Amino acid sequence: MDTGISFLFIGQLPTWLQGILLRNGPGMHTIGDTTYNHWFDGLALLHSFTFKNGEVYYRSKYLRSDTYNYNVEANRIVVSEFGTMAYPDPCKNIFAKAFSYLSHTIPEFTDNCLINIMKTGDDFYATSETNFIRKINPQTLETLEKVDYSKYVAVNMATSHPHYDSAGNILNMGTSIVDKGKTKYVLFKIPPSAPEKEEKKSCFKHLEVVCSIPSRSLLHPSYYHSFGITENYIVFVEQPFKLDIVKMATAYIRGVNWASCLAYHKEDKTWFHFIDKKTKEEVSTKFYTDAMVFFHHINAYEEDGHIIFDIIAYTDNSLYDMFYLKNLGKDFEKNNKVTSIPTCKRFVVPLQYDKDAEVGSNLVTLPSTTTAIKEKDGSIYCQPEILCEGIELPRINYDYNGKKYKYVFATEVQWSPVPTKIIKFNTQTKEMLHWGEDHCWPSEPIFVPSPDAREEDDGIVLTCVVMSDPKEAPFLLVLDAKTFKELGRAIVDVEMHLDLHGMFIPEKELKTETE
Ligand SMILES: CC1=C(/C=C/C(C)=C/C=C/C(C)=C/C=O)C(C)(C)CCC1
Ligand SMILES: [Fe+2]
Repeated sequence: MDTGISFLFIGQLPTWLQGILLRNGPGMHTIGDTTYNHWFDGLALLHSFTFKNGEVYYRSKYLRSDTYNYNVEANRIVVSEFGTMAYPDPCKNIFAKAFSYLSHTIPEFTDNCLINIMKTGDDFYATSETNFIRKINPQTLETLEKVDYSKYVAVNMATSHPHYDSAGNILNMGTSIVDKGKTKYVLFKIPPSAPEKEEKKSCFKHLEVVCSIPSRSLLHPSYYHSFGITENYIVFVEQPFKLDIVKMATAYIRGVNWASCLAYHKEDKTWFHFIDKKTKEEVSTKFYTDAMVFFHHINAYEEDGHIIFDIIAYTDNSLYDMFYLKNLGKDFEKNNKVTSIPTCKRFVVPLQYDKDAEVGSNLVTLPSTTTAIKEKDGSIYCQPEILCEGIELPRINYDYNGKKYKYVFATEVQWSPVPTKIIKFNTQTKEMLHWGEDHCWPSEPIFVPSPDAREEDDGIVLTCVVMSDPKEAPFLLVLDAKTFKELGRAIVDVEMHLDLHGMFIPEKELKTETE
């Protein structure tokens, strides 16, 4: 089978590194004479680096979504995306037919799955935040069937950042809008495989709802991009960055994009929800913090009756505005300064606290500068500790997900939307290691543990580096995760796009080729 284009690796690749680094992101922003408004609208472009016997192979392919095919066929944008409303949108016929109930006015969304990669058993999917995911072949990058979550669970959208348990089950969350008069956040579990005897095997048919959390507001559910898990709990943060359902239901006729249906209510609070995985019940205490906007959870864990969780938060929603293509023009590094720097915040929430504690007392008993103040009505107001600033696209050693951990690998974003460095941050000592070179725009760094790993950072870090100067060739960079020193790089003399998220698939997790 064709493995892609081979490139020379300069340096020393660990011999155990065998498998595929598979990444996703927006790749095509212009179709015919039409251009999307927002960077998150671009047609999904998958790319992969295959590591085989010391060699590195590169390939890339557009996701052949229905959206891609409709657009290419029409030679213009005909399907609406996050920042671009398109006319006529073939998906919207369904919308026009079903205008009778508010619950039916949420139109069919795009299947342009450009954000991340998800694994179910032996299968891989490109994901976004709508109700659709697209199966892909991780070796050839071919597009396979479309899966509609809403056929299996009542959700209108689901996150692109699912979690996995040690048995390989997927845990994900989605929002169910005005269904049977209620808007809720639904937590669901997908097993890695379907029973052997089943004819048309689909793990989605075996999807199970774990529980649902009612939205505080019927017509203004929170927007969320990720959630957290610990050994015993699911951590869901209901932020005051919200979808406006009436605006969404009328967006098409008003000629505005989906992005304009999102609003930050800075006068509101941010509510924390903790769901016990065993009982599937929510912890009844009301925990909250000040208004904020955030996208990525880093990790969460339990310690001495507390839940500790780390997220990257903002003081406004300028992140989404920054990625309008008009703001990402030629001199964007100079012209497009962020108004809110990404801040890595740690919340320490006491689940088991002294019920007789006085109003006004801090219930955090761990050594920490965070606070959780008991209020008159029994709710608890939490204030975080700032771990560091200027990082985004965080990754961890996933073997430590839900557990006490030390290391975050992330991109460094200072005063520009495009990262110029990657970092390794020790959440305990606050030490930070950097990697950066002139003209380099590195992608989300992915940690791959070595097979004989004993410590959390025994392994390597992979990142794709795009050059700000188009005359220079991009490369795949391999760093030693412990020292953050370069082990080597494969210079790939191709046009490479800036991407979002991805995963490393070890060789042993790849289906053996039968074709
Ligand atoms: C199309 C569409 C959506 C798409 C959202 C996207 C594409 C978000 C991407 C977020 C990223 C990449 C964040 C990074 O931190 C919504 C608003 C869910 C709902 C309406 C239809
Ligand atoms: Fe993300």
